[in-house]
Amino acid sequence: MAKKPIIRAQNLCKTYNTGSEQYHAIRNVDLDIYDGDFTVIMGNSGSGKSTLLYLLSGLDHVTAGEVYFHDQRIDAYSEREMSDFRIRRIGYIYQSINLVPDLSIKENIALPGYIAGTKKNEVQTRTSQLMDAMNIGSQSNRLPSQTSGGQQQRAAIARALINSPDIIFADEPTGSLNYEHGKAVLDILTNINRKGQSVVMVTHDFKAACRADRLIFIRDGKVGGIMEFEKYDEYHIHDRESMIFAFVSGKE
Ligand SMILES: Nc1ncnc2c1ncn2[C@@H]1O[C@H](COP(=O)(O)OP(=O)(O)OP(=O)(O)O)[C@@H](O)[C@H]1O
Repeated sequence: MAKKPIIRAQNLCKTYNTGSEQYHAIRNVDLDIYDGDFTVIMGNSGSGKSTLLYLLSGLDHVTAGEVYFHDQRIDAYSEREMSDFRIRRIGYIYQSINLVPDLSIKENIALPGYIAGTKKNEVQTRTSQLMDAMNIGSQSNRLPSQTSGGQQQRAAIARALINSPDIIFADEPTGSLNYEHGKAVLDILTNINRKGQSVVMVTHDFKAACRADRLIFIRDGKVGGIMEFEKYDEYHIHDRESMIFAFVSGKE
């Protein structure tokens, strides 16, 4: 069956103005992100990966070009439409985790549910279910600072899932984690993707990139290459890792 785009970028550009200087971080990018895919974005430091993620998810304004979400043009949304889109349709996992320090793990996860106006009992039920799924139920009343980095990252994933978004964006979600915690986070993202959730993940890590159905390589603010895979299977991980390494090394 042909894949359908969930996000489509056309002639996308982002220019940062710093004083008198301009920096063209994203340059005329045409790109489809497919519904149900686990999409991985790789590229050298400063190539524009995070900027691209911000534009595709509506977290930042485009300088030029268009972004479509299921055929709806989101870059033309008003501020109000955009904030509604961000809270209901997308989930965003930040590299820096970004939990609210004064709220408990449970309250952090529930917060976007309340902002979306969902009934209190529904938010509470879903928060409990997500905490169980992420194996952080025992941490629910602790502050983020009283939990491990891996637990905080799993809470950040639960928070991103609370409003059942159509697509999850994750910017280096394993960047600050040790191997064991990083693998647990990747396993969670892989499992939710197998259940149909679209995932877009930026990573520098070749092992993490093996989870991809589709790998997009960004070079100097442009798409430098795209590689397609079958669904991830741990059995073939070593072959896949060397293929990705060869692909990326050839594009740098
Ligand atoms: N707010 C900003 N103002 C000015 N320049 C910026 C801003 N944000 C990013 N840039 C520049 O745009 C370019 C792309 O940045 P971006 O953060 O998207 O890269 P990246 O590929 O995600 O890098 P990394 O892998 O190091 O996180 C970089 O040269 C960066 O310095």
